[in-house]
Amino acid sequence: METLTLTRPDDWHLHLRDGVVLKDVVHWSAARFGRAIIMPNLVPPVTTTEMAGAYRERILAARPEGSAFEPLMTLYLTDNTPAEEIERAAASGFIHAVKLYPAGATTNSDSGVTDIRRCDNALAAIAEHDLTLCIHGEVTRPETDIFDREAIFLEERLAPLLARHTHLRVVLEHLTTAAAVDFVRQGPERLGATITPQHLLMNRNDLLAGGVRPHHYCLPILKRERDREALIDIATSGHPRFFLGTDSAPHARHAKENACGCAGIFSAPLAIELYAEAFDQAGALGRLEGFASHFGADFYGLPRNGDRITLQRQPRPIPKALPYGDGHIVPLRAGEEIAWSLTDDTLAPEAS
Ligand SMILES: NC(=O)N[C@@H](CC(=O)O)C(=O)O
Ligand SMILES: [Zn+2]
Ligand SMILES: [Zn+2]
Repeated sequence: METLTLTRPDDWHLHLRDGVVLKDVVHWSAARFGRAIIMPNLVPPVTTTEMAGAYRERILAARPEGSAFEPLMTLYLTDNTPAEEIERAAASGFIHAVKLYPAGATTNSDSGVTDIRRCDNALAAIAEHDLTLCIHGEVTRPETDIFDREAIFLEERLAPLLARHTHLRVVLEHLTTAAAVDFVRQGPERLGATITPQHLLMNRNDLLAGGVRPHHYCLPILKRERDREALIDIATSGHPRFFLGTDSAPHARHAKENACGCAGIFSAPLAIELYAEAFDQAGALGRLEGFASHFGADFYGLPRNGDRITLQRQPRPIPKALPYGDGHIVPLRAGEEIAWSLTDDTLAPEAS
């Protein structure tokens, strides 16, 4: 049977949530990844170093026994984040990035930034203390077509931001368009980007063809096939500023299968396997290790992981639902198959 051994990968964009569901979510990522950048869009948002430290302790406590999975914490940027808070974050040693959500752009972004120029002091401190600014890159005007929000953000917001802060290290999160690929490729060395498995494997037909598919709904929304192709091309090209970030974003089944369903795709139970499938389809399995295990660590200035994981080309069924607190969650590919498996992976029993 064909196997593929990689330096253990890291996930540079992950939502773990909090409270009773933490232990149902963390173990999936801990089985695959060495570290993950943990998103701060909790309720209330993680706006201080103290809150991030307490959240980190809860994540560490929710790991499976013996796990060395390391949560790399982030701060949630608001209009009012003081430069001193950025200094505290940098001094903590456990906060690696600050997250910019334009207010209203996505799940739990109500406390996000209303105008990036209000954050210039905090942004200067982020650059000075060598943290990374992670960005959800979409404009939020309700009249703007949802399929255009990312591309408009690049010219209208991101280009001026990079010009104003010439030493700021930025990760444009979850790229979805050919325009974003071009923008990052042509951008400075201090600009990196993450790509999710759903945007490598699906296009906007997967949202609507044959019926509305709430479990394929995330933000930024899936785009056209030509955008997906541009993402595959860059991810498999070996370009060191494009790397893995799943954006696995758990929401309970009832919150997704709803007249107003939440945005977010839960991919953690098969995350690295999905990327292996995408790279395999492109005939580029040999490029997976750089994208998944090297480039993100290099960009963040962290050492690469010292251990390895092994995948095998062995189709595995994905359960229709998994336990999530006192309810259930529907993972990506639920009730279908994934072409690759982790050799030492054991799936939790099917919930229903
Ligand atoms: N991607 C999503 O659709 N949802 C994320 C938020 C985000 O990353 O934008 C979530 O927290 O649910
Ligand atoms: Zn986002
Ligand atoms: Zn996210």
